[in-house]
Amino acid sequence: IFRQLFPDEFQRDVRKYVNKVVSYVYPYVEITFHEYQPDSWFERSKAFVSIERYLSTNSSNRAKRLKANVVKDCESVVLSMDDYEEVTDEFRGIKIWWTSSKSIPKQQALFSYRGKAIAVKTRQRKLYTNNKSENWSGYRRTMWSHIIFEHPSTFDTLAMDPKKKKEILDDLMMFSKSKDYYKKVGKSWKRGYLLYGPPGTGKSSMIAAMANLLEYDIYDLELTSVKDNTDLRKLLIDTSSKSIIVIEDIDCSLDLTGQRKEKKEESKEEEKDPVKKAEEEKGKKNKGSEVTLSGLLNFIDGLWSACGSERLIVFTTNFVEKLDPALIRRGRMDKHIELSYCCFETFKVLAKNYLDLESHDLFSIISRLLEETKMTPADVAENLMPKSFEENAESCLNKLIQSLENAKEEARLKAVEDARIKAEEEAAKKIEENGEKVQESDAKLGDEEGKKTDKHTDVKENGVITA
Ligand SMILES: Nc1ncnc2c1ncn2[C@@H]1O[C@H](COP(=O)(O)OP(=O)(O)OP(=O)(O)O)[C@@H](O)[C@H]1O
Ligand SMILES: [Mg+2]
Repeated sequence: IFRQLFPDEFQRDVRKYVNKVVSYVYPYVEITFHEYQPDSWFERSKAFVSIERYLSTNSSNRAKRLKANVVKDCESVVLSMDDYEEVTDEFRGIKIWWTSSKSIPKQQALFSYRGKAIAVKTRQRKLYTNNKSENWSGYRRTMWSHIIFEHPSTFDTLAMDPKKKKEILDDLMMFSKSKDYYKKVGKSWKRGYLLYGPPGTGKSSMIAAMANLLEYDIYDLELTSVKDNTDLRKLLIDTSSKSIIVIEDIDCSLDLTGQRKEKKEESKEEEKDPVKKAEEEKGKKNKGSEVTLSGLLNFIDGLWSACGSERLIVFTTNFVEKLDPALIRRGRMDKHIELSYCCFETFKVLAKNYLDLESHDLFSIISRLLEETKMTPADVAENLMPKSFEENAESCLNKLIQSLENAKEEARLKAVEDARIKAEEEAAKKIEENGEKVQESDAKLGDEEGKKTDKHTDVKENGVITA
């Protein structure tokens, strides 16, 4: 009745006043720990889980009704008190009552402007991945699922040529501060990066470092789970600003590279065997995605891509030459970054990170070997990592040298083998060519002789003697 009769503001004032009066006589402080954070519906709060673990020893002795849970990182079952049970505890002379209860979350409270600013500053960043298009309907209609993004990679731990690293760092910082500039030149505030290079050279690590540097969320887009271009657009609209949209291994994601060629070959297609054609179409359907190259191009810089701002789009690939030039032209993929095999500069960063070493006598040998051998930073890092407590920095460096020498020897043997195969192929080709020549000359000879006999027969037939 009170709520119905009096306006909200009045109720608020009364409640504030009542709370104040009560606080004079009520000596307790109440703290609530929510099991789930308001913005993450499938990850339990760390504080809640810790309290649950702490109470499992206390509550299982005293409470009558218990709840059993299997907690992440813990193999055994954790017993905790059931809802509305109460357990008393003492901590440094202070009495504590632990109760657990259920509450249905209210609609998210309206943030004040200041609250929002703080939330943005201290917010935890998220790593999103797209759900399969078919699962978008029904209960929990979400296109993206997320977890808290906690990748330790930073530009300090990223091993690459310092000059190149600085260039990328400057580029990113410039981008994040250029809101007005982008507006002035009439471009939507986004930037595309293409990271290419062999496996294990730090492409994914660089994306994590970018997100950590700029404090952006990551949307890891799995193209094969997207039904068609319309769904791709929907996903784009559902991403937030201050984010990195990543498509890893773009060359493998879909047959985006071949589609242009396919169109050209379409006219020829009619001539194809109908059974073969049907099989191919079935194969295409089984892939489950009808996203086309033009759909993807629109996703990157079509009109829709301008909704929302401050976004990076990053593609990674192991085979840059396989990609359609339209996909990676400047303006779409503004910056092309090659991550390559480990050079000495890269090694130095890894040695500092993995072994705390700035210099060592063995560095000169490693420098020479790295020039002669191709080894990825991932492999170098793996060698530098101590595998037992007995290993020290020097033994790890020696391990790396051994590995490099092995790789060098393998490369040498492979080169010898390749040369042998090539020589054999060439010899076979030559023999074939010679064989053809012999046949040709035989044929010529045969022809001439044939002509002679023909003449002869002609002569005979004509009855004229010329010899
Ligand atoms: N440049 C680098 N700096 C620091 N660590 C690196 C670097 N490159 C590789 N690593 C190490 O190797 C591991 C693999 O690297 P990463 O996943 O970034 O490679 P990638 O280029 O994304 O490979 P792929 O093409 O197979 O996806 C990382 O976890 C990291 O520890
Ligand atoms: Mg990767």
